[in-house]
Amino acid sequence: MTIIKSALVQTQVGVDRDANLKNAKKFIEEAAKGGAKLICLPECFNSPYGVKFFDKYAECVPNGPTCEMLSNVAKDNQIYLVGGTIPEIYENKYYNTCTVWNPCGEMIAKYRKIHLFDIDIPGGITFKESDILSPGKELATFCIDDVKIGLGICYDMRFEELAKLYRLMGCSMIIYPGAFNMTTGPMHWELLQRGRALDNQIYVCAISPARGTQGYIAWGHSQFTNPWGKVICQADHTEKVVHCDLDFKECDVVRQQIPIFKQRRCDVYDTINKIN
Ligand SMILES: O=C(O)CCC(=O)C(=O)O
Repeated sequence: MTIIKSALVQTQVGVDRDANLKNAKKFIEEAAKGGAKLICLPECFNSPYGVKFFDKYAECVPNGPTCEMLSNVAKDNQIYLVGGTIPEIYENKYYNTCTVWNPCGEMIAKYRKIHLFDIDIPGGITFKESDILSPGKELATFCIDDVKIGLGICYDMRFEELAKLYRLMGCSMIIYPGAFNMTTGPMHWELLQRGRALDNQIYVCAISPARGTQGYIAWGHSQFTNPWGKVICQADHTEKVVHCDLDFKECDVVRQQIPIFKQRRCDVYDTINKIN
């Protein structure tokens, strides 16, 4: 398969989990009706985003109500579904976790956010996920036919090492459910995705919640970027579905014309990689 009909679902998220799930389901069905075979949801699509909410909304994976909805909707609509992220509880620890479902409703990948969002920009944003969350330790990929796809979550997109590992594992795309904010969103959201795509000659997509008016205000602007580093589709900040047909032949074209992965000087970088 070279073309995957894909859609990003940028939903509004509120405090009522059932309402969030109902709303996400409605938009997934709309995206599937529009022909999408791969549909992706935002970070924390079932709960408000914030350290004070994670324990209250945490669920077991895959045996909680959110995973049940994701599995059913993937099966009923015969789609691959990247289930954004949800707060997960596992052995008394909390994680920010992404699950992926196939058209039979089976969970085919699970990824726990590796790089936790701890930043402090005075007058801008202060956030400390590590106050409550534990970091994941494992990369996760899944395949749609012969296309291999890697997973990251939001702040993870700042770490080029993770993206490079996925490329070296054979990925042609990385999907990042995310929820940038009104300080770093305008500065870095688009730029980081273009950087990861260009460096690794892969598609990158990132899916944000729609911008609300209370609590954590998400930047929105869910985005597809192609392996040339060009933004090929971007939402505004409102609730919507963004469709895009991704042609994976484009990865081969850019890799052949600009063969940086054959030109890497690992003999030189070896030393640099050891500096912490
Ligand atoms: O990196 C940023 O600026 C935002 C990251 C973020 O919001 C997150 O990891 O959830």
